[in-house]
Amino acid sequence: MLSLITRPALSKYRSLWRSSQAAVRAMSSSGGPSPPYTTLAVSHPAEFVTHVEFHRPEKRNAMNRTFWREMVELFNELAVNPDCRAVVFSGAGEVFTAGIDLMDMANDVLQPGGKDTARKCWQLRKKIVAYQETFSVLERCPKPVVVAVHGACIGGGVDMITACDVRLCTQDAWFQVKEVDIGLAADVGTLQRLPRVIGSRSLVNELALTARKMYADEAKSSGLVSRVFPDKEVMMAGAIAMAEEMAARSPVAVQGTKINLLYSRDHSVAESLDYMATWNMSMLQTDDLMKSAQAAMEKKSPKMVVFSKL
Ligand SMILES: CC/C=C\C=C\CC(=O)SCCNC(=O)CCNC(=O)[C@H](O)C(C)(C)COP(=O)(O)OP(=O)(O)OC[C@H]1O[C@@H](n2cnc3c(N)ncnc32)[C@H](O)[C@@H]1OP(=O)(O)O
Repeated sequence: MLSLITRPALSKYRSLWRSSQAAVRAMSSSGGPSPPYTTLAVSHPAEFVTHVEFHRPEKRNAMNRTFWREMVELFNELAVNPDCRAVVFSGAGEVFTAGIDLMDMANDVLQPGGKDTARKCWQLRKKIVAYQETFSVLERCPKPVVVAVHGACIGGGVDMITACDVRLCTQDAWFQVKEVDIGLAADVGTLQRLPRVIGSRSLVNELALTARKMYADEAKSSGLVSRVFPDKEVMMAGAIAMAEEMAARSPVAVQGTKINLLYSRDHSVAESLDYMATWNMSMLQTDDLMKSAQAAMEKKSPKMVVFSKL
């Protein structure tokens, strides 16, 4: 798969990763989760880029209750933080994620409180909606989220990555819609978002109904990921470089693009054009437009333009 990126690009990615790793280390004293979070390490490898690392490597990044809660807290903050213009999400350790924490799940989802069936159902519904929110915040965050997957991405991991804007993976990555294997229909996003990510409905049905593993090459050819990297080091450098490209452009333009792409996914072309016209009747009045256009006329990179915080 080395053929996917050229050798000069490979060495550029490697050196980028080394310098960004130094930045990550400098910002994160423990190398582990960043207080107040206990499952997430947050760092700033480049200007306006936030790196969020799922950090429970000893449990293969299994999604425990703390993770489900902390994701909502963090991404609601990043959504309004003007110093964040793009996010990279990855997993620490051997694999991206082992999906839901099966030990925690037993305590939480399998024993709903409530005196009778109606009350138990009501409690359980509230919990499922709260679990869904953990990944919906990624989609609703106006800043683009680039997710970088290595090794296993199981169950809740697939729910999660389908809510991200760009999916990258390593050659050793594999993806599994595992839920039917543990006796449930996936309920936090895969069944709703995966058919909108992968063109083939037949492939989605096959993956979700059989829980078979899908490896990197098929993930690429089916459109689940847009790039495959030879290893995690190179992937992280590529992910951060991509996020830097996004973060260097007008935040009005980039965030407006994400919001309108999402809108058009769920609406007709006519509705989406109408929404777009209403959106841009205000956003075209930004200073960023003139600054960017002038830079283009002068054959300068948008990276040379300073945009006000949004
Ligand atoms: C409302 C519902 C919302 C969401 C629902 C989502 C559904 C799902 O996510 S279904 C998917 C459930 N996950 C699994 O079935 C995966 C189980 N794990 C594995 O298959 C493997 O651990 C592995 C990810 C392939 C990694 O294998 P390996 O590298 O050999 O590590 P292990 O020795 O197996 O595990 C190390 C350590 O991690 C613990 N662990 C791993 N996965 C989970 C998990 N899903 N939940 C809880 N804990 C997990 C494992 O027990 C080990 O812990 P020790 O304390 O060291 O024993």
